[in-house]
Amino acid sequence: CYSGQPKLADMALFEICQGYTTSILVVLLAVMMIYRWHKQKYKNLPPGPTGVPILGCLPFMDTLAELTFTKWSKKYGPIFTVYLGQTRVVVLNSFEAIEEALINQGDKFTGRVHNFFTNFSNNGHGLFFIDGEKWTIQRKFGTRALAGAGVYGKTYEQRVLEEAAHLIEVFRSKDEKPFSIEVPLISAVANVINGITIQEKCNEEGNERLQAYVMEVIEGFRRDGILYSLLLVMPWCRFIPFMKKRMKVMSEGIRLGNDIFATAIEQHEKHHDAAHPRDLVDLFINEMHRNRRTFEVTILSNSFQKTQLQYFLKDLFAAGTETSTSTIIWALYYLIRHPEIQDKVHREIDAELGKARSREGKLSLKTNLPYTKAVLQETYRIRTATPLAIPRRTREDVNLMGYSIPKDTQIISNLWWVHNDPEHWDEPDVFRPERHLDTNGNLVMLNRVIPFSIGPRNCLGENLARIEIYLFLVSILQKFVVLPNPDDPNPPMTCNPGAVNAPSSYNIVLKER
Ligand code: HEM
Repeated sequence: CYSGQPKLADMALFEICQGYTTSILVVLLAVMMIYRWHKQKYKNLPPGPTGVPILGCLPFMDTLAELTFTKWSKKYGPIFTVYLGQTRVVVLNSFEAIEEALINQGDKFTGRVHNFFTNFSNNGHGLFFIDGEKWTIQRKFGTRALAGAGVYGKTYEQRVLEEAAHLIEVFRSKDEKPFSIEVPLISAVANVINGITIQEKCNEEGNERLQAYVMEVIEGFRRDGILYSLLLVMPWCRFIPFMKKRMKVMSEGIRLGNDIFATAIEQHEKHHDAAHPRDLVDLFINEMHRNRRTFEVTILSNSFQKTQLQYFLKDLFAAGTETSTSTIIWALYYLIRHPEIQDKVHREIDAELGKARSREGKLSLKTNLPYTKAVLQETYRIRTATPLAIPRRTREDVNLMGYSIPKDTQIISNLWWVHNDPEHWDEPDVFRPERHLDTNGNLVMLNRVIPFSIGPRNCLGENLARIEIYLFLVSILQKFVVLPNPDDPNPPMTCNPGAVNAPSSYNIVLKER
């Protein structure tokens, strides 16, 4: 009578299968739900080119990414999505898109990318790669500290003019022979920023380490600029043997910077006088002490730590040297290529300040040189120092010009195109300072010239950079005519690819006026 009963083994098999079927159904359902959620979430992303697996669109890019982005923008519009490696990036390729994101919805776009590379270079400290509350606190401190740059004994203007006077002597020592301006200029620029942060100069005796660091930062930008960009979107590249080697060199540079700034902080602590801050480090130490006295561990007290200061100094140094130096060199290259423009600048300076040695020291920020300022505005435009700014990250889901961009999307602003879009600039390739002057010859600060980016997370050092670049340039042109190397009469207009648009090396001649 038991012959019709299923066997025990069959029953076990049936139950196992039933169990599996249920699990498979649950997994399938979950996959479908995730797929639908994913599709829903990303369905309204801006359109963009399709790439290949793993590398995304990288194989189709020029070494100057701003050119490729501009090409794609013509097909997909002013906002488009592109996969660089597996990183989803939304590119903003018009002034309107950048303004809408970075100003009108500024707070939502103040995030920075966090990944292996940003940890490797900054370890969650400094200013470049932090965000959220820590960034708000540190940015506020930085703004106050740099605005106070004029109260550390000397005004900022005096500091720059002093450095410029020293630089002029270095240039005179070249005896009107061709030389590369890069090293003396970047040392002077580094001295200005280090003067307000740690009060040290790289050309002082005993400061060879600082001088070596200056060179390492420049070399690093030029040699590894493109590798930094790759690591930012494809962190796994670090496992490729060639990258491993480069990263070893990079980490030695980072260590050198950390050592230099750690020593400077130690020295400051020994001679610290809370009532008389000498520089940014002293102000930071005051904050450290103030917050320690509250005996409460808050985000505020946590934010003012020595390691944070070390990286803050490193970021200010990196941000403020290569960018300003490159801008001055580009201006000189353009003036060599356009002697008629240089002649106009000389005439304007002479009319205001007098020529060469006789009336040295009279230059100040109040000096009225609209044409010279227009030359600088035109340099900022035509040779955008950081063509793609520094990538941002959306801090929440965002609606931007009809598209939905999810939280944590990397955002790149193509500042270079804003400055070179022929719809807004007549013959954008032509160096024409007059664009920035009205009919009476007064300077007009056009809102489409945005080399320092815009919105709440724009360049922290914009004011200082503008002052420094202007005073250095006028100091040079007051004393010298800038001429090409007779053996190679055309300065190159090529640049090193990477985060900063740095001009290729070239020997110039400075002839005393
Ligand atoms: C020609 C000179 C310079 C140019 C063109 C320039 C441009 C920029 C740009 C485009 C950004 C990215 C802003 C963004 O995310 O939208 C930036 C960030 C920054 N710059 Fe500059 N910069 C220059 C000089 C300086 C100088 C002299 C300093 C320091 C005194 C400085 C300090 C910084 C810092 C600290 C940041 C990061 C700000 C943050 O993340 O909150 N920059 N700069």
